[in-house]
Amino acid sequence: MFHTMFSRSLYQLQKLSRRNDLSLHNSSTKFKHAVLAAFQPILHTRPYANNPQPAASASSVDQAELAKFAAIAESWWDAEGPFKPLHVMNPTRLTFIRSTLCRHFGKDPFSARPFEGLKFIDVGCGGGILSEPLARMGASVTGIDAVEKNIKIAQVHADLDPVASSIEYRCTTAENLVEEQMKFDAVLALEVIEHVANPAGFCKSLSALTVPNGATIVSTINRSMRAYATAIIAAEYILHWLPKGTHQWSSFLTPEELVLTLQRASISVEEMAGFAYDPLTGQWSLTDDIGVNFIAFGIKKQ
Ligand SMILES: C[S@@+](CC[C@H](N)C(=O)[O-])C[C@H]1O[C@@H](n2cnc3c(N)ncnc32)[C@H](O)[C@@H]1O
Ligand SMILES: [Mg+2]
Repeated sequence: MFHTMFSRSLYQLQKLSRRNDLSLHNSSTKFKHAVLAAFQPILHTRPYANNPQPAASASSVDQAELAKFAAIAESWWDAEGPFKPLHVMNPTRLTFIRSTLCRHFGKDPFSARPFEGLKFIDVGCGGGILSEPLARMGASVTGIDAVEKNIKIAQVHADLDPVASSIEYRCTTAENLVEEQMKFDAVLALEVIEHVANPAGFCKSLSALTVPNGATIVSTINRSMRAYATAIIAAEYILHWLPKGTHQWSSFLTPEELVLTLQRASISVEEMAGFAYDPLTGQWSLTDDIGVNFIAFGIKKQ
């Protein structure tokens, strides 16, 4: 299923790169750029394409972004609170993670603890919504976050469960662990890259933390018009799923940008999937539509 999904996603990616955000050659793109230029003051635009390429060692920390998470840190485990979308999405993203990582590491996806013997790091782990199920699936998990409050909450929650209490939580950044020369079989950064100061340097740090032939998984939101309408206008201003101002459209990366940025960091993206929300069931599912929320699995080059 994923092979089909991936080839379809790749096809979609090729189509996108022919006609979409990175191309400046067609009139619809010119129109889109003109509209975006008009929205710049509203969107607090931080044009990705014009950003310089910082070194891996440059800080990934954006204090204003961290302040947003510190302000709502108490609600990490409130399944009806501002992190509800992450809680509801969790089984779907874990399906992708289980499937891609089991295939890559030759593990049985039907076993209860398929990640036994593997070292994972969850970068930007927040309250540990992802770290905990990864530990229950047998991985030896390190969870890091730049917000101290998040780490304290993650630790208190993990201590309620003997398996999750094995997670090593630290308040630090990916680049600091690179300095410590730490290495992991799989490096995961879900819904973090759109909140960091320098996505390219951040990807280099993720890569440096991954062992050769190890895996890197990144999820984020596409810088598409549909994402502006759904992930910002609908989620923040109409449905109030997230506090207003949680996301800045200009900080989103298109799938092409993420693939290229990871490629430059020696990670070859092998598989992508989108997440689709069904308003009737309130559930998310994997889809080959990477137009809004999407996830990428890559392999660190030898
Ligand atoms: C949207 S939350 C995602 C949490 C978690 N990855 C998940 O998907 O359940 C983003 C998290 O990234 C953290 N963060 C933001 N910038 C960071 C950085 N430069 N280094 C480490 N963590 C960061 C925030 O504090 C926040 O907890
Ligand atoms: Mg986000």
